[in-house]
Amino acid sequence: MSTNDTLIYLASASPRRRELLQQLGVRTERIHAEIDEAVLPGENAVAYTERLARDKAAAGWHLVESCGLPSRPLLAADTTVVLDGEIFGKPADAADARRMLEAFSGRSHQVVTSVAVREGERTLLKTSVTDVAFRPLTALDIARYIDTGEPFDKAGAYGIQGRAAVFIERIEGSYTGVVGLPVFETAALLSEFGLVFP
Ligand SMILES: Cc1cn([C@H]2C[C@H](O)[C@@H](COP(=O)(O)OP(=O)(O)OP(=O)(O)O)O2)c(=O)[nH]c1=O
Repeated sequence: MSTNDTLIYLASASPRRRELLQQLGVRTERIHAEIDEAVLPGENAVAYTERLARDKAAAGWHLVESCGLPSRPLLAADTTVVLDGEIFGKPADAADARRMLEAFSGRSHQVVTSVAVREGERTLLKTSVTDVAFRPLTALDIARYIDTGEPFDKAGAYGIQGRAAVFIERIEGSYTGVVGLPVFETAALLSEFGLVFP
């Protein structure tokens, strides 16, 4: 199956994920999958992110089956940020965004993205962990960045692909993983379901 004519289900509202799949030549049909995103007691960032990606894929697959849609691979993903063992999701408001960006200032944190691909009862999962080093941020840097509105739909209250790029000295790992879908791991997973890359 060449990716040129490949259609998969995408159980994600993230425009970044759709665009990164397009970059791989994969077309997507959006499936709405709502899940409970509460962190379980004692759950670490990787376990949490993997569970959410798997749950999103399961919820999406349930919808595919209950609507009688044709069988094809379904992809779901989850991204979280972790620093000193604390999991940072999307900021609740501007004060929460400020708290997160202050915590990242002048330090490195990790961005964890898990991708789950499911078809029928078969689910495969991969996780990428990337170190992101922020330069020290002033209160004015943070205030001006929050004013752009970029933080609010993003884990850790920033987008490396947007204006927060100027805060980031270096990364070690997967750039596309930080954006929300690590393309290397994603292609490897989809290959297991018969898609061919490039
Ligand atoms: C750290 C970082 C996160 N993000 C985004 C990726 C994800 O879309 C978002 C994390 O939220 P997620 O809950 O992983 O995803 P989502 O709510 O956007 O979409 P869905 O659950 O429907 O799949 O943060 C960036 O775009 N750039 C970044 O640099």
